[in-house]
Amino acid sequence: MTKTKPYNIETELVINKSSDQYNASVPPLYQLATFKQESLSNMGEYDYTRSGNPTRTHLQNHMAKIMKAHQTFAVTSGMGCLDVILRLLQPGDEVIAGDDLYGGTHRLLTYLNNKGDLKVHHHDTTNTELIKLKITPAIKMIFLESPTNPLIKVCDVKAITDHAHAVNPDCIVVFDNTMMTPILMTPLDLGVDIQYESATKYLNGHHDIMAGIIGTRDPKLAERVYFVINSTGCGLSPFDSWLLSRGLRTLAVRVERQQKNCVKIAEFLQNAGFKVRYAGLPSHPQYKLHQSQCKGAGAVLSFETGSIKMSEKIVESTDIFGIAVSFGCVNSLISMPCKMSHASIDSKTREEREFPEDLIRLCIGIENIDDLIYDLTRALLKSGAVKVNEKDELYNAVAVQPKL
Ligand SMILES: Cc1ncc(COP(=O)(O)O)c(C=O)c1O
Ligand SMILES: N[C@@H](CCSC[C@H](N)C(=O)O)C(=O)O
Repeated sequence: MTKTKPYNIETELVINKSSDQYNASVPPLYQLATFKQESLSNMGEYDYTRSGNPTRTHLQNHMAKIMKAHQTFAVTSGMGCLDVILRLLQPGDEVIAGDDLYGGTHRLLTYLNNKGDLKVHHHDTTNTELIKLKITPAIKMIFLESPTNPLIKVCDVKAITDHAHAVNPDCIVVFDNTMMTPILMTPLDLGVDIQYESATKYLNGHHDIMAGIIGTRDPKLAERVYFVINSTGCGLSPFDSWLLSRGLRTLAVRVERQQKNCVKIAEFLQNAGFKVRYAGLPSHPQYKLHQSQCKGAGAVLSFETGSIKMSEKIVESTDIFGIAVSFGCVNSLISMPCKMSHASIDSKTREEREFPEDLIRLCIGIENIDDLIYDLTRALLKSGAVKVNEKDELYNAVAVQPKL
């Protein structure tokens, strides 16, 4: 065979080629701050870890392949990515943001809006026609998430991005791909200018580091992003870059297994009579749209019980599911977004955005599916949220609350 073909992402994740002088089989860890130079007239590729470090470069080059980006940058957290991106704007610039973005994203945008640094317009990004109407030449940046965390709202990424660029070719469309990862979605292929992800979640997959990755197709934009990272000093440390490189190699198998488990749990909860938000269920209002732009629905779902007290009891009754914020790790988690990950959105705003206070979010891990369903069943029974159907104890429980 003479013709070469590009490898698929599952292979690229594992190959992780290193240009190390000793042919190290995994990327070497350059745990250092400064680099000696040959002479004043012959400076090397690296001078100082804030500006660049071989372990971080290795990770960034690997991520560029995975994200299909011209260049990627590794920084200290997902919020760090957003901070870098926001520094590309001018004082007073107008931006559009979804009305169901992650709580921390909402907090930073609101802070800058209230200080008068930016003018932030929040809109329902599931309504493509509304968003199109709101995009004017004054809009300099658009922030999208799909599916959103935790209401699992889906937006038409390509339609919004194409329209934004038609109205203003300089408008930067920013997409937070934390929920899908490049395994399930490649937003740069859909035309967005910047994709970022909290690598604290799936990319690393083990909840032992905080990290963020920013990717762009445009070399000029990449230069501007690098300038901010070097100037502010938020580049990812060598050790965390090394850990992230390690975690990344198993991304495909982790996501595949987590998603498989999640589909079963979504069906289980829906059959039990709960209102389940998961883009992998045909009952999801944007099921077809989601399928058209993603390869799967991921491993985060949320559901309502109809009662805050009952939701609290369920969350506190599980054994395998740990009560914790974050997601994307190999173990399963349970939380109430209004009290935890999204508590930074004030209750009035949550109410305006129809954010249910009783919402429970499940982040599914790689455990045995029967054990997960058993654990949930036990918690639902203990809290009184379901009754057991005698014919099939484990799966056909009947919701006590009226169907929502
Ligand atoms: C969708 C999404 N984006 C960004 C972030 C921020 O990432 P980090 O916690 O790594 O700062 C989070 C969670 O924290 C998130 O859920
Ligand atoms: N106390 C934290 C909450 C982090 S939420 C983490 C994650 N994105 C999630 O959705 O669970 C904060 O104030 O940011």
